[in-house]
Amino acid sequence: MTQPVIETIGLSKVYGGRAAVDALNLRIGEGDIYGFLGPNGAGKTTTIRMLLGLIRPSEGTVSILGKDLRKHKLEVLRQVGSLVEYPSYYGHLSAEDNLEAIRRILDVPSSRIAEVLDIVSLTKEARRAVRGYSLGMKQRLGIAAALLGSPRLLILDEPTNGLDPSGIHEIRELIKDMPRQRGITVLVSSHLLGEVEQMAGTVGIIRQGRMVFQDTIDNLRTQALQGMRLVVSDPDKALALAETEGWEGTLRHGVLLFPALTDSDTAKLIRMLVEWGHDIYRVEEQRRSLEELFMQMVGKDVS
Ligand SMILES: Nc1ncnc2c1ncn2[C@@H]1O[C@H](COP(=O)(O)OP(=O)(O)OP(=O)(O)O)[C@@H](O)[C@H]1O
Repeated sequence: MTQPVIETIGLSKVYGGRAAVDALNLRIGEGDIYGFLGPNGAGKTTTIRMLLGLIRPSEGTVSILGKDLRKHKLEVLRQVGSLVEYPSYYGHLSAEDNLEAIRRILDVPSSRIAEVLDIVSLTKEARRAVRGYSLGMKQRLGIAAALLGSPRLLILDEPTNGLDPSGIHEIRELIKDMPRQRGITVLVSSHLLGEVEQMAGTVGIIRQGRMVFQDTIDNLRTQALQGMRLVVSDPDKALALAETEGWEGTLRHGVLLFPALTDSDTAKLIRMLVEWGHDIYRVEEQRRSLEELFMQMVGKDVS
C-alpha cells in the first residue's frame, strides 16, 4: 500500500474513566473513499474530532499526509476539508456570501467560490438566502465550504444524516466523484452500512470505540458468504460421493449444503459430481446480507 493519507496508532480518548475511542489503528489509502461505520455512540465523531485537531487524544498518534498532526497541525489541516455535524451559516446571507466569509479566512482566490458552487450543483441557487435552503442543499453548501481550500483530504461526519433518499443520492454521487475527478481522498462516517456501501472502497467498523473490521468492502462481502447450496438429481448419493472424496456437506430438505468454497473447489466438486453421472439443477451461494453481518459486528440483533 502506498503511504496512507490518514494513519492513527493506538488512538484513544477517555471521558470520565470510560474509553469513547479505544486504541484505534485507522489506515486510509490515497484516493480511497473510506466508510467509517458504527452505531450511534460508537465513537465516530470523537475520532473525527481528534483527526481534525479539535480535541486532544488521551493516547496515541495521528498522522495525516505523512505528517504528525500534533507537530504540524496548521500545515496539515490546511490540506484537509471537513464537514462535522450540521454546519452553521448566516441564514439571511446567500450561499455566495457565506462562502465569501470563509474564503477570506482561508485567503484563497475569489474564483474558487464559483468553482465549488459548481461542484456541488448550487450555482443556480447561489444568490438565494440560505435560510430557504433544504437540508440537502445546506449539506451540499457545507461540502462546498469544505472544498474551498482545495483540500487533498475530505472528512465528512454523517453528511447524509436526516436527508431524504434523493438528498442521500445527491451527496453520494458528489462524494463518489471526489477521488476520480479531483484526486481527493474521503473519509465519510455513517451509522448505516447501506449508505456507504455503494461508494466506499474500504470500510472501518467500530463498536464501543474499538475497530472490529477494517478492510475492503469486497472482503467484507466475502465474509458474508456462508456456503454453497446444490440442488442435484440424487442428493443422498451425491452427498455420499462427496464425503468419500473428503468434502464436508450436509443434506437439508433435499438440498446439499457445503461451507464457503473457493471458486476452484466449487469447480472441482461440480466436475466430480457430473463425471459420476449426477445432474446439477442449481448452484447457489448462501449469503448473509451485508447489513446482517454489519449488525452482528456491532452487536445488534437483526429483527
Ligand atoms: N465531551 C464528552 N464528554 C463525555 N463523554 C463524551 C463526550 N463526547 C462524547 N462522549 C461519549 O463518547 C461516546 C462516543 O461518542 P461519539 O459522539 O464519538 O459517537 P458517534 O459514533 O459519533 O455517535 P453519533 O452517531 O451518535 O454521533 C459516547 O458514549 C458519548 O456519550
